Amino acid sequence: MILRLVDYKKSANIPCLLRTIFSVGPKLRDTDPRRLSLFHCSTPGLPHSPRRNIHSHSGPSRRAFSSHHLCVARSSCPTPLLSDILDHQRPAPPLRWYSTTASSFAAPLNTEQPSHRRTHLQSAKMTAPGSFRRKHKVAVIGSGNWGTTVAKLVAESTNEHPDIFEKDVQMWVYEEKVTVDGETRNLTEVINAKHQNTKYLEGINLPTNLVANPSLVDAAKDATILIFNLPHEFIGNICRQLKGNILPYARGISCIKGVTVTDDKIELICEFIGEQLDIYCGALSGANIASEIANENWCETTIAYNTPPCDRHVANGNGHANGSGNGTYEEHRDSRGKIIKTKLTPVPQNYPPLDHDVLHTLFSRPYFTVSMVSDVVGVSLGGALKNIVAIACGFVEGHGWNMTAKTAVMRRGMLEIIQFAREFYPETIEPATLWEESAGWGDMIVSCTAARNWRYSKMAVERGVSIQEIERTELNGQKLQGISTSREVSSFLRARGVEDKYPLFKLVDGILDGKVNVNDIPSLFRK
Ligand SMILES: NC(=O)C1=CN([C@@H]2O[C@H](COP(=O)(O)OP(=O)(O)OC[C@H]3O[C@@H](n4cnc5c(N)ncnc54)[C@H](O)[C@@H]3O)[C@@H](O)[C@H]2O)C=CC1
Ligand SMILES: O=C(CO)COP(=O)(O)O
Repeated sequence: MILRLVDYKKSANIPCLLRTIFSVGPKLRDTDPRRLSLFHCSTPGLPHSPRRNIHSHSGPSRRAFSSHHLCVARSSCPTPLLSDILDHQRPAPPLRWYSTTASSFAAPLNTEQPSHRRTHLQSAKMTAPGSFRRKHKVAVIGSGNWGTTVAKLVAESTNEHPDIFEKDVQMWVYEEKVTVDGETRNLTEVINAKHQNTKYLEGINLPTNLVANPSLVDAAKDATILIFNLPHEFIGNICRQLKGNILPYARGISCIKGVTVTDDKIELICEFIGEQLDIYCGALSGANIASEIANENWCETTIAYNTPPCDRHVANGNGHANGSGNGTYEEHRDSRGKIIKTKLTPVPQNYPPLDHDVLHTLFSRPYFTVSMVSDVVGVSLGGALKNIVAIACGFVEGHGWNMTAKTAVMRRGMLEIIQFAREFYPETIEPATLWEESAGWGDMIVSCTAARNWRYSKMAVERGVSIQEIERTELNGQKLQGISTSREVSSFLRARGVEDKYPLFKLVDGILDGKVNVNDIPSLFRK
Protein backbone atom coordinates (compact mmCIF):
# COMPACT_ATOMS: atom_id res chain seq x y z
CA MET A 1 0.00 0.00 0.00
CA ILE A 2 1.15 3.48 -0.74
CA LEU A 3 -0.19 6.25 1.35
CA ARG A 4 0.06 9.82 0.30
CA LEU A 5 -0.43 12.82 2.55
CA VAL A 6 -1.53 15.91 0.80
CA ASP A 7 -1.38 19.62 1.44
CA TYR A 8 -0.37 19.82 5.00
CA LYS A 9 0.50 23.46 4.83
CA LYS A 10 -0.44 25.24 8.04
CA SER A 11 -1.50 22.03 9.67
CA ALA A 12 -0.55 22.05 13.29
CA ASN A 13 -1.26 18.35 13.49
CA ILE A 14 1.25 17.17 10.96
CA PRO A 15 3.96 16.33 13.48
CA CYS A 16 1.44 14.20 15.33
CA LEU A 17 0.30 12.64 12.09
CA LEU A 18 3.84 11.79 11.11
CA ARG A 19 4.51 10.26 14.48
CA THR A 20 1.50 8.06 13.92
CA ILE A 21 2.72 6.98 10.54
CA PHE A 22 6.15 6.21 11.87
CA SER A 23 4.72 4.23 14.70
CA VAL A 24 2.73 2.02 12.38
CA GLY A 25 5.30 2.25 9.61
CA PRO A 26 6.98 -1.07 10.42
CA LYS A 27 3.68 -2.83 9.82
CA LEU A 28 3.45 -1.14 6.51
CA ARG A 29 6.93 -2.22 5.53
CA ASP A 30 6.26 -5.75 6.68
CA THR A 31 3.23 -6.14 4.50
CA ASP A 32 4.19 -4.17 1.49
CA PRO A 33 7.60 -2.61 1.50
CA ARG A 34 6.92 0.14 -0.91
CA ARG A 35 7.27 3.73 -0.11
CA LEU A 36 5.23 5.96 2.04
CA SER A 37 5.05 9.25 0.31
CA LEU A 38 4.34 12.74 1.45
CA PHE A 39 3.02 15.27 -0.92
CA HIS A 40 2.46 18.88 -0.30
CA CYS A 41 0.62 21.01 -2.74
CA SER A 42 1.68 24.50 -2.14
CA THR A 43 4.49 25.06 0.31
CA PRO A 44 7.89 25.28 -1.35
CA GLY A 45 10.97 24.17 0.53
CA LEU A 46 9.32 21.24 2.22
CA PRO A 47 11.77 19.69 4.65
CA HIS A 48 12.63 16.14 3.69
CA SER A 49 11.83 13.54 6.18
CA PRO A 50 14.79 11.92 7.85
CA ARG A 51 13.04 8.59 7.35
CA ARG A 52 14.20 6.60 4.40
CA ASN A 53 10.77 5.54 3.28
CA ILE A 54 9.34 9.05 3.25
CA HIS A 55 9.61 11.10 0.11
CA SER A 56 8.38 14.55 -0.50
CA HIS A 57 7.36 16.34 -3.63
CA SER A 58 6.35 19.82 -4.48
CA GLY A 59 3.62 20.80 -6.87
CA PRO A 60 0.69 18.55 -7.60
CA SER A 61 0.73 16.49 -10.72
CA ARG A 62 -1.59 13.84 -11.96
CA ARG A 63 1.24 11.42 -12.54
CA ALA A 64 2.52 11.74 -9.03
CA PHE A 65 -0.67 10.15 -7.80
CA SER A 66 -1.08 7.46 -10.36
CA SER A 67 0.51 4.66 -8.41
CA HIS A 68 -1.06 5.55 -5.09
CA HIS A 69 -4.02 4.05 -3.43
CA LEU A 70 -4.90 6.52 -0.79
CA CYS A 71 -4.48 10.23 -0.59
CA VAL A 72 -5.01 11.56 2.86
CA ALA A 73 -5.75 15.14 3.65
CA ARG A 74 -3.91 17.43 5.95
CA SER A 75 -5.07 18.37 9.38
CA SER A 76 -6.04 16.36 12.39
CA CYS A 77 -6.37 12.89 10.97
CA PRO A 78 -7.29 10.79 13.95
CA THR A 79 -4.77 8.21 14.96
CA PRO A 80 -7.09 5.20 14.95
CA LEU A 81 -8.13 5.98 11.42
CA LEU A 82 -4.68 6.19 10.15
CA SER A 83 -3.74 2.95 11.81
CA ASP A 84 -6.81 1.43 10.27
CA ILE A 85 -5.75 2.44 6.81
CA LEU A 86 -2.21 1.33 7.23
CA ASP A 87 -3.33 -1.98 8.63
CA HIS A 88 -4.99 -2.99 5.42
CA GLN A 89 -2.83 -5.35 3.55
CA ARG A 90 -4.54 -5.36 0.21
CA PRO A 91 -4.17 -2.34 -2.01
CA ALA A 92 -7.50 -0.82 -2.97
CA PRO A 93 -8.25 -0.85 -6.65
CA PRO A 94 -9.59 2.68 -6.91
CA LEU A 95 -7.51 5.60 -5.88
CA ARG A 96 -9.39 7.47 -3.19
CA TRP A 97 -9.02 11.19 -2.81
CA TYR A 98 -9.85 12.91 0.40
CA SER A 99 -10.41 16.61 0.48
CA THR A 100 -8.29 18.79 2.65
CA THR A 101 -10.51 18.92 5.68
CA ALA A 102 -10.06 16.49 8.46
CA SER A 103 -13.77 16.17 8.82
CA SER A 104 -14.40 14.81 5.38
CA PHE A 105 -11.69 12.30 5.85
CA ALA A 106 -12.97 11.30 9.22
CA ALA A 107 -16.58 11.02 8.24
CA PRO A 108 -16.39 8.08 5.89
CA LEU A 109 -14.35 6.15 8.37
CA ASN A 110 -16.75 6.55 11.25
CA THR A 111 -14.63 8.54 13.58
CA GLU A 112 -16.58 10.61 16.02
CA GLN A 113 -16.02 14.30 15.65
CA PRO A 114 -15.95 16.34 18.80
CA SER A 115 -18.64 18.59 17.41
CA HIS A 116 -21.91 18.04 15.58
CA ARG A 117 -20.32 19.91 12.77
CA ARG A 118 -18.61 18.34 9.82
CA THR A 119 -18.65 21.28 7.53
CA HIS A 120 -17.04 21.11 4.16
CA LEU A 121 -14.83 24.08 3.66
CA GLN A 122 -14.14 23.44 0.07
CA SER A 123 -15.74 21.93 -2.94
CA ALA A 124 -15.88 18.20 -2.88
CA LYS A 125 -14.87 18.03 -6.51
CA MET A 126 -11.57 16.64 -5.32
CA THR A 127 -13.31 13.60 -4.01
CA ALA A 128 -14.36 12.47 -7.45
CA PRO A 129 -11.86 9.82 -8.26
CA GLY A 130 -13.10 9.43 -11.79
CA SER A 131 -12.11 5.81 -11.74
CA PHE A 132 -15.36 4.16 -10.66
CA ARG A 133 -17.23 2.09 -13.17
CA ARG A 134 -20.70 3.07 -11.98
CA LYS A 135 -22.21 6.48 -11.43
CA HIS A 136 -24.85 7.52 -8.96
CA LYS A 137 -28.33 7.86 -10.33
CA VAL A 138 -30.45 10.50 -8.63
CA ALA A 139 -34.23 10.56 -8.30
CA VAL A 140 -36.34 13.21 -6.60
CA ILE A 141 -39.57 12.00 -5.08
CA GLY A 142 -41.94 14.94 -5.08
CA SER A 143 -42.39 17.98 -7.28
CA GLY A 144 -44.06 20.74 -5.30
CA ASN A 145 -42.58 24.16 -4.70
CA TRP A 146 -39.50 22.84 -2.86
CA GLY A 147 -39.44 19.46 -4.58
CA THR A 148 -39.06 21.08 -7.99
CA THR A 149 -36.49 23.58 -6.71
CA VAL A 150 -34.29 20.88 -5.24
CA ALA A 151 -34.72 18.78 -8.38
CA LYS A 152 -33.51 21.78 -10.41
CA LEU A 153 -30.40 22.27 -8.35
CA VAL A 154 -29.38 18.63 -8.21
CA ALA A 155 -29.96 18.28 -11.97
CA GLU A 156 -27.61 21.21 -12.48
CA SER A 157 -25.04 19.41 -10.34
CA THR A 158 -25.35 16.06 -12.08
CA ASN A 159 -24.82 17.87 -15.34
CA GLU A 160 -21.66 19.42 -13.97
CA HIS A 161 -20.26 16.22 -12.45
CA PRO A 162 -20.59 13.48 -15.08
CA ASP A 163 -17.75 11.58 -13.39
CA ILE A 164 -19.88 10.97 -10.28
CA PHE A 165 -23.50 11.14 -11.39
CA GLU A 166 -25.64 10.02 -14.27
CA LYS A 167 -26.75 13.14 -16.03
CA ASP A 168 -30.50 12.62 -16.05
CA VAL A 169 -32.42 13.17 -12.82
CA GLN A 170 -35.85 11.61 -12.50
CA MET A 171 -38.49 13.63 -10.67
CA TRP A 172 -41.60 11.81 -9.56
CA VAL A 173 -44.67 13.97 -10.08
CA TYR A 174 -48.02 13.37 -8.42
CA GLU A 175 -49.89 13.53 -11.70
CA GLU A 176 -52.60 16.09 -12.11
CA LYS A 177 -54.26 18.06 -14.85
CA VAL A 178 -53.16 21.62 -15.46
CA THR A 179 -54.39 24.19 -17.91
CA VAL A 180 -51.68 25.81 -19.98
CA ASP A 181 -52.36 28.16 -22.87
CA GLY A 182 -56.05 27.25 -22.66
CA GLU A 183 -55.31 23.55 -23.00
CA THR A 184 -55.75 20.96 -20.24
CA ARG A 185 -52.79 18.59 -20.03
CA ASN A 186 -50.94 16.31 -17.63
CA LEU A 187 -48.47 18.18 -15.45
CA THR A 188 -45.66 15.74 -16.33
CA GLU A 189 -46.13 16.39 -20.06
CA VAL A 190 -46.02 20.12 -19.48
CA ILE A 191 -42.85 19.89 -17.39
CA ASN A 192 -41.10 17.71 -19.97
CA ALA A 193 -42.21 19.85 -22.90
CA LYS A 194 -41.82 23.35 -21.45
CA HIS A 195 -39.19 22.58 -18.81
CA GLN A 196 -41.23 24.49 -16.27
CA ASN A 197 -43.43 23.30 -13.43
CA THR A 198 -46.25 25.65 -14.27
CA LYS A 199 -48.29 24.70 -11.23
CA TYR A 200 -45.80 24.66 -8.36
CA LEU A 201 -42.85 26.72 -9.57
CA GLU A 202 -44.15 28.98 -12.25
CA GLY A 203 -41.73 30.97 -14.37
CA ILE A 204 -38.61 29.02 -13.46
CA ASN A 205 -36.71 27.28 -16.25
CA LEU A 206 -35.70 23.76 -15.35
CA PRO A 207 -32.65 21.94 -16.71
CA THR A 208 -33.45 19.71 -19.67
CA ASN A 209 -31.85 16.73 -17.93
CA LEU A 210 -34.60 16.86 -15.30
CA VAL A 211 -37.24 14.35 -16.35
CA ALA A 212 -40.75 14.42 -14.87
CA ASN A 213 -42.16 10.93 -14.36
CA PRO A 214 -45.70 10.09 -13.22
CA SER A 215 -44.69 6.56 -12.22
CA LEU A 216 -43.19 6.46 -8.75
CA VAL A 217 -41.62 3.05 -9.17
CA ASP A 218 -40.17 3.89 -12.56
CA ALA A 219 -38.75 7.21 -11.33
CA ALA A 220 -36.99 5.49 -8.43
CA LYS A 221 -35.78 2.52 -10.49
CA ASP A 222 -32.00 2.01 -10.27
CA ALA A 223 -31.53 5.24 -8.31
CA THR A 224 -28.73 5.09 -5.76
CA ILE A 225 -29.69 8.48 -4.31
CA LEU A 226 -33.35 9.10 -3.52
CA ILE A 227 -34.31 12.62 -2.50
CA PHE A 228 -37.65 12.72 -0.70
CA ASN A 229 -39.36 16.05 -1.03
CA LEU A 230 -43.11 16.19 -0.54
CA PRO A 231 -45.51 17.13 2.24
CA HIS A 232 -44.94 14.79 5.15
CA GLU A 233 -48.50 13.49 5.29
CA PHE A 234 -47.91 11.60 2.01
CA ILE A 235 -44.67 9.86 2.89
CA GLY A 236 -46.25 6.73 4.39
CA ASN A 237 -48.11 5.95 1.20
CA ILE A 238 -45.03 6.70 -0.92
CA CYS A 239 -42.91 4.30 1.13
CA ARG A 240 -45.50 1.55 0.81
CA GLN A 241 -45.32 1.85 -2.97
CA LEU A 242 -41.54 2.02 -3.09
CA LYS A 243 -40.84 -0.85 -0.72
CA GLY A 244 -39.15 -3.67 -2.59
CA ASN A 245 -38.93 -1.56 -5.74
CA ILE A 246 -35.70 0.30 -5.10
CA LEU A 247 -32.07 -0.74 -5.13
CA PRO A 248 -31.26 -2.41 -1.81
CA TYR A 249 -28.22 -0.18 -1.50
CA ALA A 250 -30.03 3.06 -2.35
CA ARG A 251 -29.52 5.90 0.11
CA GLY A 252 -31.94 8.71 0.89
CA ILE A 253 -32.00 12.37 1.78
CA SER A 254 -35.24 13.71 3.17
CA CYS A 255 -35.99 17.39 2.53
CA ILE A 256 -39.33 16.97 4.25
CA LYS A 257 -40.16 19.12 7.25
CA GLY A 258 -42.37 17.20 9.62
CA VAL A 259 -42.44 14.22 11.94
CA THR A 260 -44.25 10.93 11.85
CA VAL A 261 -46.46 10.09 14.79
CA THR A 262 -47.90 6.60 14.88
CA ASP A 263 -49.37 4.90 17.93
CA ASP A 264 -48.08 7.73 20.06
CA LYS A 265 -44.58 7.03 18.85
CA ILE A 266 -42.70 9.87 17.25
CA GLU A 267 -40.21 9.33 14.46
CA LEU A 268 -37.98 11.59 12.43
CA ILE A 269 -39.16 11.47 8.83
CA CYS A 270 -35.75 10.42 7.56
CA GLU A 271 -35.65 7.50 9.98
CA PHE A 272 -39.20 6.56 9.15
CA ILE A 273 -38.20 6.40 5.47
CA GLY A 274 -35.10 4.40 6.27
CA GLU A 275 -37.05 1.92 8.34
CA GLN A 276 -39.83 1.51 5.78
CA LEU A 277 -37.48 1.05 2.84
CA ASP A 278 -34.61 -0.79 4.58
CA ILE A 279 -32.12 1.87 3.58
CA TYR A 280 -30.26 4.67 5.32
CA CYS A 281 -31.70 8.16 4.89
CA GLY A 282 -30.27 11.50 6.05
CA ALA A 283 -31.96 14.90 6.23
CA LEU A 284 -31.64 18.28 4.54
CA SER A 285 -33.16 21.35 6.17
CA GLY A 286 -32.42 25.03 6.39
CA ALA A 287 -33.61 28.58 6.03
CA ASN A 288 -34.84 27.89 2.53
CA ILE A 289 -37.64 29.62 0.68
CA ALA A 290 -38.10 27.62 -2.50
CA SER A 291 -39.00 30.51 -4.79
CA GLU A 292 -35.92 32.47 -3.75
CA ILE A 293 -33.59 29.53 -4.34
CA ALA A 294 -35.29 28.70 -7.63
CA ASN A 295 -34.46 32.26 -8.66
CA GLU A 296 -30.88 31.53 -7.62
CA ASN A 297 -30.82 34.00 -4.75
CA TRP A 298 -28.03 32.81 -2.50
CA CYS A 299 -28.78 31.01 0.75
CA GLU A 300 -27.44 28.19 2.90
CA THR A 301 -28.70 24.85 4.14
CA THR A 302 -27.72 21.98 6.42
CA ILE A 303 -27.46 18.29 5.57
CA ALA A 304 -27.29 15.72 8.35
CA TYR A 305 -25.88 12.43 7.16
CA ASN A 306 -24.18 9.69 9.13
CA THR A 307 -22.45 7.58 6.54
CA PRO A 308 -23.35 4.00 7.48
CA PRO A 309 -20.33 1.94 8.53
CA CYS A 310 -21.00 -0.53 5.74
CA ASP A 311 -20.50 2.22 3.16
CA ARG A 312 -17.07 3.09 4.39
CA HIS A 313 -15.37 0.19 2.67
CA VAL A 314 -14.37 2.14 -0.38
CA ALA A 315 -13.05 4.92 1.77
CA ASN A 316 -11.03 2.35 3.63
CA GLY A 317 -9.96 0.83 0.40
CA ASN A 318 -9.87 -2.54 2.05
CA GLY A 319 -11.74 -4.48 -0.55
CA HIS A 320 -14.10 -5.91 2.02
CA ALA A 321 -17.82 -5.48 2.15
CA ASN A 322 -17.61 -3.52 5.34
CA GLY A 323 -15.68 -0.65 6.82
CA SER A 324 -14.23 -2.64 9.64
CA GLY A 325 -11.85 -4.25 7.22
CA ASN A 326 -12.01 -7.63 8.90
CA GLY A 327 -15.10 -8.96 7.19
CA THR A 328 -17.40 -8.41 10.15
CA TYR A 329 -20.52 -6.33 9.71
CA GLU A 330 -20.57 -3.13 11.69
CA GLU A 331 -24.07 -2.05 12.66
CA HIS A 332 -25.53 1.36 12.01
CA ARG A 333 -27.09 3.24 14.91
CA ASP A 334 -30.14 5.47 14.81
CA SER A 335 -30.75 8.83 16.42
CA ARG A 336 -31.59 7.14 19.70
CA GLY A 337 -28.24 5.40 19.68
CA LYS A 338 -29.84 2.02 18.98
CA ILE A 339 -28.64 -0.46 16.39
CA ILE A 340 -31.07 -0.26 13.50
CA LYS A 341 -33.23 -3.30 12.74
CA THR A 342 -32.39 -3.35 9.08
CA LYS A 343 -29.18 -4.95 7.93
CA LEU A 344 -28.10 -2.38 5.37
CA THR A 345 -26.79 -3.46 2.00
CA PRO A 346 -23.49 -1.68 1.36
CA VAL A 347 -23.17 0.61 -1.64
CA PRO A 348 -21.07 -1.46 -4.06
CA GLN A 349 -17.46 -0.49 -4.47
CA ASN A 350 -17.77 0.27 -8.14
CA TYR A 351 -19.71 3.44 -7.25
CA PRO A 352 -18.03 6.54 -5.86
CA PRO A 353 -18.35 6.27 -2.07
CA LEU A 354 -21.66 7.68 -0.98
CA ASP A 355 -20.49 9.97 1.76
CA HIS A 356 -20.41 13.61 2.82
CA ASP A 357 -18.26 14.58 -0.14
CA VAL A 358 -20.58 13.16 -2.76
CA LEU A 359 -23.68 14.63 -1.12
CA HIS A 360 -21.98 17.96 -0.73
CA THR A 361 -21.14 17.92 -4.41
CA LEU A 362 -24.67 16.95 -5.37
CA PHE A 363 -26.49 19.64 -3.40
CA SER A 364 -24.02 22.53 -3.59
CA ARG A 365 -24.63 25.31 -6.06
CA PRO A 366 -23.04 28.73 -6.27
CA TYR A 367 -26.33 30.02 -4.86
CA PHE A 368 -26.80 27.19 -2.36
CA THR A 369 -24.18 26.70 0.33
CA VAL A 370 -24.28 23.34 2.06
CA SER A 371 -23.06 22.59 5.56
CA MET A 372 -22.63 18.89 6.39
CA VAL A 373 -23.30 17.76 9.95
CA SER A 374 -23.99 14.53 11.75
CA ASP A 375 -26.82 15.65 14.03
CA VAL A 376 -29.87 14.17 12.32
CA VAL A 377 -32.11 15.00 15.28
CA GLY A 378 -31.24 18.69 15.41
CA VAL A 379 -31.67 19.14 11.67
CA SER A 380 -34.93 17.17 11.49
CA LEU A 381 -36.63 18.58 14.58
CA GLY A 382 -35.49 22.14 13.84
CA GLY A 383 -37.17 21.91 10.42
CA ALA A 384 -40.34 20.23 11.65
CA LEU A 385 -41.13 22.09 14.86
CA LYS A 386 -40.36 25.61 13.68
CA ASN A 387 -43.50 25.33 11.54
CA ILE A 388 -45.60 25.34 14.72
CA VAL A 389 -43.78 28.47 15.86
CA ALA A 390 -44.25 30.08 12.43
CA ILE A 391 -47.99 29.57 12.74
CA ALA A 392 -47.93 31.19 16.17
CA CYS A 393 -46.03 34.16 14.69
CA GLY A 394 -48.61 34.47 11.93
CA PHE A 395 -51.36 34.53 14.54
CA VAL A 396 -49.51 37.17 16.54
CA GLU A 397 -48.95 39.41 13.56
CA GLY A 398 -52.45 38.90 12.19
CA HIS A 399 -53.71 40.00 15.56
CA GLY A 400 -51.94 43.33 15.14
CA TRP A 401 -48.89 42.79 17.29
CA ASN A 402 -45.59 43.15 15.54
CA MET A 403 -41.92 42.23 15.44
CA THR A 404 -41.17 42.46 19.13
CA ALA A 405 -44.08 40.16 19.97
CA LYS A 406 -43.00 37.74 17.25
CA THR A 407 -39.47 37.73 18.64
CA ALA A 408 -40.81 36.67 22.02
CA VAL A 409 -42.72 33.83 20.37
CA MET A 410 -39.67 32.74 18.38
CA ARG A 411 -37.52 32.68 21.51
CA ARG A 412 -40.11 30.67 23.40
CA GLY A 413 -40.52 28.37 20.41
CA MET A 414 -36.82 27.67 20.19
CA LEU A 415 -36.72 26.80 23.88
CA GLU A 416 -39.53 24.30 23.37
CA ILE A 417 -37.79 22.78 20.34
CA ILE A 418 -34.58 22.29 22.30
CA GLN A 419 -36.50 20.93 25.28
CA PHE A 420 -38.38 18.53 22.99
CA ALA A 421 -35.17 17.30 21.38
CA ARG A 422 -33.50 16.85 24.76
CA GLU A 423 -36.49 15.05 26.23
CA PHE A 424 -37.13 12.63 23.38
CA TYR A 425 -33.73 12.30 21.70
CA PRO A 426 -31.28 12.80 24.57
CA GLU A 427 -28.85 10.25 23.16
CA THR A 428 -27.75 12.17 20.09
CA ILE A 429 -29.16 15.70 20.04
CA GLU A 430 -26.52 18.39 19.68
CA PRO A 431 -28.28 21.62 20.71
CA ALA A 432 -25.48 23.52 18.97
CA THR A 433 -27.11 22.53 15.67
CA LEU A 434 -30.13 24.59 16.60
CA TRP A 435 -28.06 27.58 17.63
CA GLU A 436 -25.49 27.49 14.89
CA GLU A 437 -26.90 25.92 11.76
CA SER A 438 -29.20 27.17 9.06
CA ALA A 439 -31.49 24.29 10.07
CA GLY A 440 -31.89 25.89 13.52
CA TRP A 441 -32.23 29.60 14.21
CA GLY A 442 -31.81 30.44 10.53
CA ASP A 443 -34.90 28.46 9.61
CA MET A 444 -36.79 29.82 12.60
CA ILE A 445 -36.21 33.42 11.55
CA VAL A 446 -37.07 32.97 7.89
CA SER A 447 -40.11 30.83 8.66
CA CYS A 448 -41.54 33.37 11.09
CA THR A 449 -41.01 36.33 8.80
CA ALA A 450 -41.32 35.18 5.19
CA ALA A 451 -42.56 31.62 4.72
CA ARG A 452 -45.98 30.14 3.96
CA ASN A 453 -46.96 28.88 7.42
CA TRP A 454 -46.43 32.36 8.83
CA ARG A 455 -47.94 34.21 5.87
CA TYR A 456 -51.15 32.22 5.64
CA SER A 457 -51.84 31.92 9.37
CA LYS A 458 -51.52 35.72 9.52
CA MET A 459 -53.97 35.95 6.63
CA ALA A 460 -56.37 33.60 8.43
CA VAL A 461 -56.49 35.81 11.51
CA GLU A 462 -56.81 38.97 9.42
CA ARG A 463 -59.73 37.50 7.49
CA GLY A 464 -61.30 35.81 10.50
CA VAL A 465 -61.31 32.35 8.87
CA SER A 466 -59.56 29.13 9.75
CA ILE A 467 -56.07 28.48 8.46
CA GLN A 468 -57.33 25.24 6.92
CA GLU A 469 -59.79 27.31 4.91
CA ILE A 470 -56.98 29.56 3.71
CA GLU A 471 -54.92 26.50 2.75
CA ARG A 472 -57.82 25.26 0.65
CA THR A 473 -58.60 28.53 -1.07
CA GLU A 474 -55.29 30.36 -1.43
CA LEU A 475 -52.50 27.85 -1.86
CA ASN A 476 -53.25 26.27 -5.24
CA GLY A 477 -52.42 22.77 -4.00
CA GLN A 478 -49.47 23.71 -1.80
CA LYS A 479 -49.52 22.48 1.79
CA LEU A 480 -48.92 24.07 5.17
CA GLN A 481 -46.94 21.57 7.20
CA GLY A 482 -47.41 23.43 10.46
CA ILE A 483 -51.08 22.48 10.83
CA SER A 484 -50.57 18.72 10.81
CA THR A 485 -47.27 18.95 12.68
CA SER A 486 -48.98 20.87 15.45
CA ARG A 487 -51.71 18.25 15.62
CA GLU A 488 -49.31 15.32 15.62
CA VAL A 489 -46.89 16.76 18.14
CA SER A 490 -49.68 17.75 20.49
CA SER A 491 -51.30 14.34 20.37
CA PHE A 492 -47.91 12.76 21.05
CA LEU A 493 -47.28 15.08 24.03
CA ARG A 494 -50.81 14.55 25.36
CA ALA A 495 -50.46 10.79 25.16
CA ARG A 496 -47.37 11.04 27.32
CA GLY A 497 -48.96 13.51 29.74
CA VAL A 498 -46.34 16.20 29.14
CA GLU A 499 -48.23 18.76 27.04
CA ASP A 500 -48.09 21.38 29.80
CA LYS A 501 -44.33 21.41 29.55
CA TYR A 502 -44.74 22.80 26.01
CA PRO A 503 -47.17 25.70 26.46
CA LEU A 504 -46.57 27.32 23.07
CA PHE A 505 -47.09 24.07 21.16
CA LYS A 506 -50.21 23.42 23.25
CA LEU A 507 -51.57 26.88 22.61
CA VAL A 508 -51.12 26.69 18.83
CA ASP A 509 -52.97 23.37 18.81
CA GLY A 510 -55.73 24.96 20.90
CA ILE A 511 -56.03 27.92 18.51
CA LEU A 512 -56.19 25.57 15.51
CA ASP A 513 -58.98 23.72 17.31
CA GLY A 514 -60.81 26.96 17.98
CA LYS A 515 -60.67 26.32 21.73
CA VAL A 516 -58.22 29.06 22.62
CA ASN A 517 -57.81 32.61 21.45
CA VAL A 518 -54.77 34.41 20.05
CA ASN A 519 -55.20 36.87 22.92
CA ASP A 520 -54.06 34.09 25.24
CA ILE A 521 -50.54 34.04 23.83
CA PRO A 522 -49.07 36.65 26.22
CA SER A 523 -50.29 34.59 29.19
CA LEU A 524 -47.61 32.04 28.34
CA PHE A 525 -44.97 34.53 29.25
CA ARG A 526 -46.42 35.61 32.60
CA LYS A 527 -44.60 33.97 35.43
N1 LIG B 1 -41.72 25.41 -0.28
C1 LIG B 1 -40.68 25.76 0.46
O1 LIG B 1 -40.20 26.91 0.40
C2 LIG B 1 -40.03 24.75 1.34
C3 LIG B 1 -40.65 23.56 1.67
N2 LIG B 1 -40.02 22.67 2.48
C4 LIG B 1 -40.62 21.39 2.80
O2 LIG B 1 -40.61 20.59 1.64
C5 LIG B 1 -41.65 19.61 1.69
C6 LIG B 1 -42.37 19.60 0.37
O3 LIG B 1 -43.01 20.83 0.20
P1 LIG B 1 -43.25 21.54 -1.19
O4 LIG B 1 -42.37 21.00 -2.26
O5 LIG B 1 -43.17 23.00 -0.92
O6 LIG B 1 -44.74 21.08 -1.54
P2 LIG B 1 -45.97 22.00 -1.95
O7 LIG B 1 -46.72 22.37 -0.74
O8 LIG B 1 -45.53 23.11 -2.84
O9 LIG B 1 -46.83 21.07 -2.89
C7 LIG B 1 -47.63 20.02 -2.49
C8 LIG B 1 -47.16 18.79 -3.22
O10 LIG B 1 -47.90 17.67 -2.75
C9 LIG B 1 -48.22 16.87 -3.87
N3 LIG B 1 -49.37 16.03 -3.55
C10 LIG B 1 -50.67 16.37 -3.46
N4 LIG B 1 -51.42 15.29 -3.15
C11 LIG B 1 -50.54 14.25 -3.04
C12 LIG B 1 -50.70 12.89 -2.72
N5 LIG B 1 -51.88 12.36 -2.43
N6 LIG B 1 -49.59 12.12 -2.69
C13 LIG B 1 -48.39 12.63 -2.95
N7 LIG B 1 -48.18 13.92 -3.26
C14 LIG B 1 -49.25 14.72 -3.30
C15 LIG B 1 -48.50 17.87 -4.95
O11 LIG B 1 -48.44 17.27 -6.20
C16 LIG B 1 -47.36 18.84 -4.73
O12 LIG B 1 -46.22 18.41 -5.37
C17 LIG B 1 -42.51 20.01 2.89
O13 LIG B 1 -42.23 19.17 3.97
C18 LIG B 1 -42.07 21.44 3.21
O14 LIG B 1 -42.18 21.74 4.59
C19 LIG B 1 -38.79 22.91 2.96
C20 LIG B 1 -38.12 24.06 2.65
C21 LIG B 1 -38.70 25.07 1.81
O1 LIG C 1 -39.23 25.65 5.50
C1 LIG C 1 -39.38 26.72 4.98
C2 LIG C 1 -38.43 27.83 5.15
O2 LIG C 1 -37.19 27.39 5.58
C3 LIG C 1 -40.59 26.97 4.17
O3 LIG C 1 -41.61 27.03 5.06
P1 LIG C 1 -43.13 27.12 4.57
O4 LIG C 1 -43.56 25.73 4.25
O5 LIG C 1 -43.85 27.74 5.72
O6 LIG C 1 -43.13 28.02 3.35
